[in-house]
Amino acid sequence: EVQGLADRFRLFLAIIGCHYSINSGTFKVVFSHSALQRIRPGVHVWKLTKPIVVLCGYEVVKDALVNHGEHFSDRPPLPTSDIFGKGYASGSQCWRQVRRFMLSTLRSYGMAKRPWRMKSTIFCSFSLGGAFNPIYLLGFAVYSTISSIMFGENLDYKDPKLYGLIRVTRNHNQGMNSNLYQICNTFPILLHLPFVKEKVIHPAQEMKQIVLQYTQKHRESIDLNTPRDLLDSWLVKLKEEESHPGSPFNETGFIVYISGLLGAATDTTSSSLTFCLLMMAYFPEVQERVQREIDEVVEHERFPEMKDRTQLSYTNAVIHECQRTLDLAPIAHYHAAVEDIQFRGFLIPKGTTIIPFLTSVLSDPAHWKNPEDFDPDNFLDDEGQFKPNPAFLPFSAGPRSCLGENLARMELFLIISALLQKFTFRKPAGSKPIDFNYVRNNKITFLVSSKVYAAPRTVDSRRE
Ligand code: HEM
Repeated sequence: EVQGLADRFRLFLAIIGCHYSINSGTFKVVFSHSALQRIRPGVHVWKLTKPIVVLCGYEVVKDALVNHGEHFSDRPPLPTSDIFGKGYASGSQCWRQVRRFMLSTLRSYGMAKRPWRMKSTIFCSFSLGGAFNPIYLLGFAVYSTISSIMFGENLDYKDPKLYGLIRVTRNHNQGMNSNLYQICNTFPILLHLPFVKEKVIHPAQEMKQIVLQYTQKHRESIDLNTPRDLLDSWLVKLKEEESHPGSPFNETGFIVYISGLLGAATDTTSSSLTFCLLMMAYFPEVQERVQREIDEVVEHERFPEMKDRTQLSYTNAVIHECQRTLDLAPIAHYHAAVEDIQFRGFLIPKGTTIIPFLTSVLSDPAHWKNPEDFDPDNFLDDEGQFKPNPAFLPFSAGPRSCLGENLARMELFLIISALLQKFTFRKPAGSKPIDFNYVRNNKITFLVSSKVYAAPRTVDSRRE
C-alpha cells in the first residue's frame, strides 16, 4: 500500500511537470502490467509541462538507441547529482572519454583477468539451514567482487569493511530513487535550503569519504608503472592529465565516477542473482534440468567456469530468461536528444528527455513467444542449443548501454551455476505458486521478503 501511495505521488509529480519522478511505478498507476504490454510499439510523446518521448517496442528502441544512438546519447541534467560536479550520468560531454577508459580498465581488472573463487564462507552460510532471503549473501559476493576489481581488496564475507561498503552504497542508491531527490530535481531551488541540501548530499558524502579513504591508501603505496586495480589506473590517469585543463580526469570528476560505478555495479547484480535463485525454487523442474546439465558437463571437483558456458546451453538460457522476466530497469536511464532530430515523423528538439521503455522490448509479442510466462525455451533452438534473441535488452543498447554488462553477465553465470552445482533451492512449505502479475508489480518486496531453503547436494544426490 505504501508503495502504491508513493507511485501515485510520483504520478502527481509527473503531471505537474516533474518528469524525473516518472518510473515504472508511474506507468503502473496509469496502466496495469498487462495493459502496459499492449502499448502500441512506436514513439509516444507525453505532453506534461515539458514533452517527454517514450520509446516502445524493440524496433523503435533499437532504431533510436542503436541506429540513431549518437543523437540520443545525452543525459538530461540531474541537479541532485550535479551538486558534486558533472558526473557520468549527467549531460556532460566528457562521458565518451571516461566511458572508454572505464571499459578498458574493467577489462583489465575484471573477472576475466582475476581468477575468481566462490569463497567458502558463502557456502557455509548457505548451508546453515532454515528458510532465508538470499539477497544479503548474494550481495556479499557481488560487493566483494567489485571491491577486488576497484580497490584490489579481497574482503571476506565476514569483514566489517565489506558491511560498511554495502551500507554506504545502499544508502546512496536508495537516496537517488527517493521522492525527495525527485522533488529536488524538479525544483532545484529547494537545494538552496540548507536542511534539504544536507539530507540530499549526506549519502553521497559518505560514499565520497569511503572513496577518499581508499584513494589515500592507494596513493601511499602506488607504483605508477604497475597499477594494481581500477583505482590505481585512475590515479595514473589523473597524473597524466594534470597538465590538461578541462580534462574529465580530474580530482572532482574521479570521485563522482568511482562512486557512480560502485552504485551501478552492486544492487543491480545482487537483485538479479536473487531473482534467479527464487525462480529456481519456484520452478523445481527447471532447476533439476539445470543441475543435470551442470553435472554432465562440469566435473564435481571444480566449479563451472566461463569456458563451460557454450556447453551449458540450458543453464545459460535459464539465466537469460530470469533476467528477461525480472526486467530490472524498466525505463533504463533517461536519455536526451543531443540536437534537433527528425525521428520517425517527429521533430524532437535538442534536450528533450527520452525514455527507452525496456519493458516493452522484453515483452514485445513480436519477439517472444509467450512474453508473460517464464519460459527458457525463448533462448533455445530446436536442437536445445543456446539461441540469442535480439530483443533481449535488459542492459539497454547503443553508445550509452550498460557499461558493466560483461561483468554482470559473468557474475550471473559463475555464481548461479556454482550455487546450483552445490545446492538445491526450495520454497518454504505451503507457499502459493508464483503470481507473475504480483511479482512484476512488487519487485522489490518480492526480492527482499521471499525466502528459500538451500539443501546441500551430495555426490550421491547428484548421481540420482
Ligand atoms: C544485472 C545487472 C545490471 C543491469 C540489469 C544493468 C542495467 C543497466 C541499464 C538498463 C542501464 C541504462 C542504459 C541506458 O541508459 O540506455 C545501465 C547503465 C549503466 N550501468 Fe548497468 N546494469 C547492471 C550491472 C552493472 C554493473 C556490474 C556495472 C559496473 C561494473 C554497471 C555500470 C553501469 C554504468 C556506469 C551505467 C551508465 C552508462 C552510461 O551512462 O554511459 N551496471 N545499466
